[in-house]
Amino acid sequence: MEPGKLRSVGASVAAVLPAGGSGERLGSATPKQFCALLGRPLISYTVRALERINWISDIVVVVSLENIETMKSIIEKYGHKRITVVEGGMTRHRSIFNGLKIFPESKLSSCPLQKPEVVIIHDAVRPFVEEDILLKVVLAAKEHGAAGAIRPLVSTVVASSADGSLNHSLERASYRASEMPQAFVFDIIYQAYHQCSDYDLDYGTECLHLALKYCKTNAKLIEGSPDLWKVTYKRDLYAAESIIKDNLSQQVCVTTDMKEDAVQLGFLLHETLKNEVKQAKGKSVFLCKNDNRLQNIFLGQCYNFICINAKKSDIKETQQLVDILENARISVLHPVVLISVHLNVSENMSFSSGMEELAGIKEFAKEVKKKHILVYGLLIHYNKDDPKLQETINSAAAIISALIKDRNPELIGQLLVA
Ligand SMILES: Nc1ccn([C@@H]2O[C@H](COP(=O)(O)OP(=O)(O)OP(=O)(O)O)[C@@H](O)[C@H]2O)c(=O)n1
Ligand SMILES: O=C(CO)[C@H](O)[C@H](O)COP(=O)(O)O
Repeated sequence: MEPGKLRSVGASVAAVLPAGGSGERLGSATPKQFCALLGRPLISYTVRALERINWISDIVVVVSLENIETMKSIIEKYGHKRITVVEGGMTRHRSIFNGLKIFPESKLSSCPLQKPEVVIIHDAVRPFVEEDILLKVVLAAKEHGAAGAIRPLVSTVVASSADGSLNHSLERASYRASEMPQAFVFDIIYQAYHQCSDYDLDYGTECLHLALKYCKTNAKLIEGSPDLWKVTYKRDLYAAESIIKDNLSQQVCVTTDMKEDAVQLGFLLHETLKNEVKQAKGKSVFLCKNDNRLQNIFLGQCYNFICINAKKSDIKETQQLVDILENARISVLHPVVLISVHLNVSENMSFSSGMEELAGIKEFAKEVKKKHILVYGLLIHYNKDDPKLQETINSAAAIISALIKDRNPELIGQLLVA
């Protein structure tokens, strides 16, 4: 975040993430916030989305008593920072209230949380929240006392009569769906929760409504993006996983050693991939070994690497890249895809000629999978004078794209042939 933006928040901000539900509508034994997306619990994605914003000082995660230890182990495993875990209540409103109470109550504890001027409330099951909308709701809350993200209605809202027939319908264009995040001047929402009835706490679904009813605060409504939707049903988990895979496949880094053939092939692959990822608004980067820009690539959150090994039977380059990736710890949050490309410069392109590498790569891939790095082998027949070279490169780029988009852990160690 640019310093200008930090200054423009101009208030202390904390966040409360209600995560104490059981996910009945999703119908899994595991509450949806703990369901794995690419091997990592959904809640960890949401926590990360807030934690990376440096103007949010504390993040309070509210979970049910039986999940407190699970949450603590997630924090430990994924290295989350600035998190306080609080026990939830029977309903979402009761969980949020518990989360808010920790600020004034923690004064008595050994490491008290500073009561913020503005508090963000955001469902733990909406993992794709961006800094832009958080900033908008926080600034609007500072000005109006409360603010929340909204979306156009997908379907018309109708009211039914006691006999199940249509009573009336609402004019869709005049209504909006209330989504999250929402933000409040802390004292307003805290007072609203203190004053509201048990009925509100047990049956209410809208924090903005509490601020209006009990503190006469008319929240500012802000149009949010479609990605703010709440994971509610099983199909939402599949959709969330697809979005994550799509985001992860936006950047590809092609690295090669200094041998002429490897550099040429690397460059051709990079050019071809560049066109593919550009269509998906992504980018491809081409680096020779030891290029010190590699570190920037990691900081830029690249999770896909193509490593060109000059020799057909040699995985030395790939091994070195695995070591670098491991040291940079980039696979802690997301699985990294590493495609080990091997040049076949001989005319003999029979299937058996690739087989001897299969065993080696398979064992190696099994080992590094434990580090969350998914290695796949790709054999490319390379002859720079071959008139069909571009065809081969296109086929290799298509295989690479499919492996990156799919991130299938079952296919690691396979040696594919382009
Ligand atoms: N007692 C509760 C109930 C819900 N939530 C949280 O509120 C958010 C939004 O609620 P919802 O989607 O309704 O979650 P669940 O209650 O878990 O789902 P369901 O209604 O299908 O059981 C979720 O992050 C959920 O964990 C909470 O903190 N405490
Ligand atoms: O969108 C919201 C706030 O306006 C809430 O996420 C939503 O209302 C939660 O309700 P429920 O737990 O019944 O799904």
